[in-house]
Amino acid sequence: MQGDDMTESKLGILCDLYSDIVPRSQESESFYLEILVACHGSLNAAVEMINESLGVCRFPNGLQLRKRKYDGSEESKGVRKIQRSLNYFITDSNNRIRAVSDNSGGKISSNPIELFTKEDIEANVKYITFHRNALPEPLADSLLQHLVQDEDNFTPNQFHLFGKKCTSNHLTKMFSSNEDILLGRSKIYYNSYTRTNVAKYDDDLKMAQLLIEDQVNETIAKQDPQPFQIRCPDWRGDVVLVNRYDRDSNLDWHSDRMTSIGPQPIIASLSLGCVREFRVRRTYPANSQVYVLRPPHNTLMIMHAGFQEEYKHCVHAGPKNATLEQHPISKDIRINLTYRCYLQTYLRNCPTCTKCGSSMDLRRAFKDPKTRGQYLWQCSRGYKGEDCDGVKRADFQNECLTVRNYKEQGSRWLAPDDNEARNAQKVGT
Ligand SMILES: O=C(O)CCC(=O)C(=O)O
Ligand SMILES: [Fe+2]
Repeated sequence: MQGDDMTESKLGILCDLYSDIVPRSQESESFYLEILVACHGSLNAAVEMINESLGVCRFPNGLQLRKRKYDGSEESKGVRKIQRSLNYFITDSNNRIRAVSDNSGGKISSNPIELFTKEDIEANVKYITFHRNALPEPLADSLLQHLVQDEDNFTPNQFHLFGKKCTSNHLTKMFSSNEDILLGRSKIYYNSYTRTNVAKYDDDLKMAQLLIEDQVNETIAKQDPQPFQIRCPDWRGDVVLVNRYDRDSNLDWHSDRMTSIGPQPIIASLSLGCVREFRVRRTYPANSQVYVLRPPHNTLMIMHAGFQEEYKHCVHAGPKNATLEQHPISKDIRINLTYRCYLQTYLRNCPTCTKCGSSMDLRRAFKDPKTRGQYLWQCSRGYKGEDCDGVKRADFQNECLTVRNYKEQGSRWLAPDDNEARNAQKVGT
């Protein structure tokens, strides 16, 4: 084959390989050409770069790829540059999901916007960082294998919706390496229920804990801390809730409860196996933009301080009978490990309701801009649909975690970009 023909055929291969994500056009072809030139004509290297950028693992027939990792090298900087440029070509042919590059002027679109790259995710969703290839590959694969095979004590979650008791359609199991929790000396309180049956970390989980703790602590050390968050190096991953989804299961919109993990919690979420849509949106206004993320196998998403206060998230229920891209180890099963750092102050000093003696849940007011930002303890019976409206203002500087008298000012936090609440409350920026 002549040089030009060879380039043409490589271009054709690239166009075909990604045609469902990047629609074929003159522009996308010339962009692939740029990538090929940057890779000195190597189809193998071009495919690796594009795979990395799009978070997919595809290869043309007969081509073997090795796994790459961002490592700060020139080559890996190239991937970042390509990520930025690729976004301009990505649209969804059914217009169901739009690429962020289509979202001119930052207006709210009624269609969810898909975010493909680390750069786009971190630029559009505040308080999230996205880390591909979080664990060494053999460890991620082994964790997935074990958790898919583990049949013991994976149970549906119980929760309440509009006062009605509901059961999740996905399964969960809690693990810990903390002796107090394993022996029941510290109670884990999750979704207003005490979580018994906490299993002990095996060697893989223990290794993952250490690596994820390092990753989270290193990441938070580089950021300006929020007022109530845990600081580096104190974030711990000694408790994990494992979520298991099959093709028919999902998780509805929610923010994680702060009751035992405190305000502005940092939650690390590791995705393994089959890729599912993880959706996020601001808690307010009601029509806030929905973004779609698709964390591939072995991706760590760190939900930083402020995320639970300002955003909701869900694992989207795809259309019935939709075909999911099968993962080589887990087929259509997705495993998610959600690490929450439980805090002794909150485990021990959680207030009880003065009206009925029940436990209380920590919440942050957000609906009314006049009171948005105030942290409150609310009677958990209310959440369960029972009749108690007990409420206390939270004060995190105080041993009891509450103000002495409801009229006193308690702890509060407004997001730096929340001008609506600042105006309503006439507070400075
Ligand atoms: O599976 C996921 O990615 C999310 C899990 C989650 O949101 C939770 O456990 O609270
Ligand atoms: Fe969650």
